[in-house]
Amino acid sequence: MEPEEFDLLVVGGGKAGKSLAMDLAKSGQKVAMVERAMIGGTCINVACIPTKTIIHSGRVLETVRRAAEFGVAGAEHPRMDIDLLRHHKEDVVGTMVAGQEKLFVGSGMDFILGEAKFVAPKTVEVSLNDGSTRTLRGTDVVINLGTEPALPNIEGLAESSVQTSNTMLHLEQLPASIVILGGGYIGCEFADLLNTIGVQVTVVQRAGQLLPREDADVAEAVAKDFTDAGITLKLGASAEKIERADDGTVSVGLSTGESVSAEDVLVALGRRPVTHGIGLGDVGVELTEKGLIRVDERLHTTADGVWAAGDAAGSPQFTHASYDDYRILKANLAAARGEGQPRSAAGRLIPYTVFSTPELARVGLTEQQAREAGHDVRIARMPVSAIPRARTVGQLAGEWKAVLERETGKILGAALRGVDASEAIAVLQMAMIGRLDYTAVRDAVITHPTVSEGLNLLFTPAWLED
Ligand SMILES: Cc1cc2nc3c(=O)[nH]c(=O)nc-3n(C[C@H](O)[C@H](O)[C@H](O)COP(=O)(O)OP(=O)(O)OC[C@H]3O[C@@H](n4cnc5c(N)ncnc54)[C@H](O)[C@@H]3O)c2cc1C
Ligand SMILES: NC(=O)c1ccc[n+]([C@@H]2O[C@H](COP(=O)([O-])OP(=O)(O)OC[C@H]3O[C@@H](n4cnc5c(N)ncnc54)[C@H](O)[C@@H]3O)[C@@H](O)[C@H]2O)c1
Repeated sequence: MEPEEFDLLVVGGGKAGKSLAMDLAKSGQKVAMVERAMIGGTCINVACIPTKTIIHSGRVLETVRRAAEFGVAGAEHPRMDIDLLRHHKEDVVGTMVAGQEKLFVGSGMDFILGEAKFVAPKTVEVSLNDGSTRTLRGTDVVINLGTEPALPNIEGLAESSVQTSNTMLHLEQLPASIVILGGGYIGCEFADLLNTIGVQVTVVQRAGQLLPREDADVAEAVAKDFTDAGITLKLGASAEKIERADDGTVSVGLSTGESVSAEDVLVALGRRPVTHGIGLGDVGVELTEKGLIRVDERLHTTADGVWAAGDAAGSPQFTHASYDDYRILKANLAAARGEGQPRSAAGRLIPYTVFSTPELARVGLTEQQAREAGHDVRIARMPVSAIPRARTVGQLAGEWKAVLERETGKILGAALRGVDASEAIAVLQMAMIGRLDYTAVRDAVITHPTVSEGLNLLFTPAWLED
């Protein structure tokens, strides 16, 4: 069958791919985008949006529990209703998915629901959901396939019907207790949420600290938040064996010789790219040992005219990183036509937030990374209780830490742990992008009383270490 020809063929409708497809379709190019299941991609369907929706519900529950403290009477016995919670989450997701489909169609692209397989260079065969097939070729092809929960080869895991971040979103009943394997982003966010809504949580983490990319003092503070809240942590312990008994109880054997058991197990041990079995190698698109699509700094793959983006291309696993991949691809496709300058993905400043209680927001270098890179470092460190806004909202937990270059006062990075840290980090990030030194942030006039106003305080002598 002769392939249908397109200027741009996007395979997998993740953040980068869908943004590019809409843009180029609107500009008059002939664009097709193939998506096998999730309209709008992972983030909207099974990741950021549903998890942050239910995390907010957990915060609402916690606020109602503390109602009397805020002067509100009559809210004595709040509890999470799992059916209402699920419906609320589905409502938020459903509304966004419907909005996405409208945008796709409105852009003028050919939006195709089906599974793509590469059958020739720059050419895919799509098994449509109605059973028919289409063959499509792009002058340029962008692969944006994403990742799925990794289920490592742990004895008994495959037979124990464990939960993943996907299945947790469809639970019809909450377990009384759960063992979470993995103390990374997903493990920490689910541990905090489930604990807030009344599940007894044990986290098993192979590394010696939660969130191994963070400074040890920051990770220790998160661990203390967790244990103070009633979460049990098993750090430096690997899950080696899983067994589900006839009564449904699951026990997990650890490398330490201990065993932990609960009603259920959530596996949060990283994500693997969905790049196998779709013919990528046959058309010259090389994969790395981890199955990621090999790309250069411009996000070009090893096959001519084929580009890749997002998690599966090895970009940091965040939706905003994939969105930046879209910008890079847009610039590089234009540059390939002789319009404008190419862009590189190297050296990007990519912040992130762990949406636990309180939030941990990060940007730039950790203290350890800065020291390892040879910087003479100065630390600013302040308790969140020093920020007036934290008082007015009754959220005093946490600490802000910023890493400065001693000689220049340049801001190298920060770890803000506290209420609304996810918002305040963007302010600091803008200062870093604008190359402002810490005194400019200290002396800026910032609205009172806001959380970001804490940046005025953080850099005063009271909180600057020698
Ligand atoms: C539980 C959880 C919470 C998260 N929370 C956050 C957060 O708060 N903030 C944040 O920034 N990031 C978060 N992330 C990470 C974020 O979701 C990902 O980094 C982001 O979604 C990656 O998008 P992507 O562009 O790589 O592609 P994806 O959005 O993964 O899209 C890839 C698409 O390709 C499709 N596809 C795959 N194979 C084929 C095929 N053969 N044919 C056709 N289509 C195919 C898939 O169905 C999918 O829709 C979270 C992740 C998880 C799992
Ligand atoms: N708020 C956010 O931005 C957000 C939220 C969730 C997920 N994400 C993205 O999703 C990705 C995947 O998250 P994740 O939490 O699954 O992976 P992760 O890589 O962050 O954490 C997995 C953890 O599992 C541990 N581990 C590995 N094998 C183990 C074993 N056998 N026993 C015990 N522990 C073991 C590792 O030490 C590691 O810390 C992240 O890299 C992140 O980029 C982002």
